[in-house]
Amino acid sequence: MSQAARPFRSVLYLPASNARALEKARSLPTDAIIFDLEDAVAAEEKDSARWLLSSALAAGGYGKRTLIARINGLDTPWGQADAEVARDMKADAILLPKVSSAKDVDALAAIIGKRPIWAMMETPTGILNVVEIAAHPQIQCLVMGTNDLASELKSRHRPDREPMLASLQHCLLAARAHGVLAIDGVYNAFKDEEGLLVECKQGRDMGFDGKTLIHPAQLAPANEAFAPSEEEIDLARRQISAYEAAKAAGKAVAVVDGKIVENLHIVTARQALDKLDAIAALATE
Ligand SMILES: CC(C)(COP(=O)(O)OP(=O)(O)OC[C@H]1O[C@@H](n2cnc3c(N)ncnc32)[C@H](O)[C@@H]1OP(=O)(O)O)[C@@H](O)C(=O)NCCC(=O)NCCSC(=O)C[C@H](O)C(=O)O
Ligand SMILES: [Mg+2]
Repeated sequence: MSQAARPFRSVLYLPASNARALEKARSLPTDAIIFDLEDAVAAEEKDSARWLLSSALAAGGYGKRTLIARINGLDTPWGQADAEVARDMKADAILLPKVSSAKDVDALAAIIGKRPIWAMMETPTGILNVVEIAAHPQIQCLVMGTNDLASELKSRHRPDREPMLASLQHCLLAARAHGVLAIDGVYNAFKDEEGLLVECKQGRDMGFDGKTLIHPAQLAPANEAFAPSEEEIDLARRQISAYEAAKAAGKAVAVVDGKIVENLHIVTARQALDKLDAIAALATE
């Protein structure tokens, strides 16, 4: 499946040191998996986690889910070895944490060659430089690291995420300007389904493609929030059919439910139907 045809509603982190989680993820309804070698893995397990992950990916069994390996930063004791091993892993992309500038992406590319790169946006410098980062030819996706960012900004976690909004929107602008994916940050209270759903809907309404998650219990709310709803699909089909009828009658616009429908609305309507197809395709092995 091409990246354009893939859904990214749910992007689940799992510690690459956790053999049980590596196995469990093969059957979880997640659109993508980030296998973490960075913050979720203790220093004494960094080397073994790298090899555990390589073996799990070589063994396969993750279906059509998009698979991403998050390495340690190249300025850490583990980053270089992670990158060298990740270069040969059966992953779709390599995720670099705490990216500050396009030069950081170049440094990783010098080790891994032309492989796709995802970038964590989680430092003030990175957020300020996000335009050049998103423009890098190997960048496929920006992932918001809202925990690290809140810590560096000295801001508080609030249900409305007001302290985070400027950074989220700035990264989203850069992602859309350069045609790359944008995935929202994690919701730490993994037993609070209601709070997660509210935050998923906020991220969806802003324009994010999906949400990063930390626990299997978070998959259903994210999959629901970031999928087109039945009402959206019904409206999309009616808009397309009304617009085609209008065009056949020599008109440039149609009216559906008392609202004008122009070509740009048809683009959005087709995107909703394409997303539905991509979700259905993921479920078929
Ligand atoms: C948060 C957890 C430590 C909780 O783990 P645990 O206590 O084991 O939870 P449960 O007992 O409820 O687990 C039930 C079963 O589900 C499996 N499980 C749990 N989490 C995962 C997972 N992430 N992926 C796959 N499978 C998972 C358990 O093995 C149990 O299975 P079973 O035995 O069959 O019942 C844990 O959820 C966890 O470690 N989560 C991931 C944490 C992580 O990766 N953190 C780093 C990324 S967050 C971040 O850094 C973002 C960014 O950088 C930023 O700055 O914001
Ligand atoms: Mg982080």
